[in-house]
Amino acid sequence: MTDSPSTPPSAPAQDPLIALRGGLVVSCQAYPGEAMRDPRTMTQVALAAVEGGAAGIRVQGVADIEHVTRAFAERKMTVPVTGLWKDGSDGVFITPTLRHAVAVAEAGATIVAIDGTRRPRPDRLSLAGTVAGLREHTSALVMADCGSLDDALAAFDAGVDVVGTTLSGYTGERPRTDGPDLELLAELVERLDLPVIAEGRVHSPTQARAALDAGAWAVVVGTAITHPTSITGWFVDALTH
Ligand SMILES: CC(=O)N[C@H](C=O)[C@@H](O)[C@H](O)[C@H](O)COP(=O)(O)O
Repeated sequence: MTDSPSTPPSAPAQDPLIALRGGLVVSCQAYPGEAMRDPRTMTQVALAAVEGGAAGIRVQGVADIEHVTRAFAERKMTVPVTGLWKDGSDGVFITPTLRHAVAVAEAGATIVAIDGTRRPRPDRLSLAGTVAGLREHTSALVMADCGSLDDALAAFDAGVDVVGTTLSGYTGERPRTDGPDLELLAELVERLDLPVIAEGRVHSPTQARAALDAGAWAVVVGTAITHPTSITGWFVDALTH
């Protein structure tokens, strides 16, 4: 979607997307067994990211979503929260079923991020059925985490509100680029009349800028801001190789 930033909001439901436009979304996630895997810790990380200028936060798991959204509400902060629920780590694992998606919305997410690939979902619902089911239960927006152009085209047809390049390099359809998949991003921006969010392997401010210049509606950065174990590893590697 390439229309000018002065385009007025078309409907109240789109307001969170307007708030994110041109901005940075910081993904605050710790993985099972990690030291920082605690809703209070992730909430502190999220608050710190907002202090640094994040326009939005992405957070995983019902407990973390509840904790972060409560902290924002207590502080009267209207920062859109994109929520997801990772169940497993193989195949369709990002908010894989309607049940997961409804739980994420009920936990307080403004935008529910779900697997937006064409792979069969564990509950056998189609993506369109999942989106329709979610809309029956909540007013949350739906983000499709996609791994290819064909995924994103199908997600558009399924009625999602926004697509992300989140799964590029993780589903076998696209190479795992060193840095964001700017080629896919540009293709999605060109082909879809929908906001496209750049997500996945954005590891530097220069790469984030390049994603915005390629037409991204917003840029999500996770690991490079909020995952000290990985960042430490990058430095250690540089010192030992
Ligand atoms: C593929 C997958 O499971 N992606 C997840 C989606 O929520 C997260 O593990 C990523 O950290 C997130 O997408 C942000 O990406 P990066 O951490 O590369 O900035």
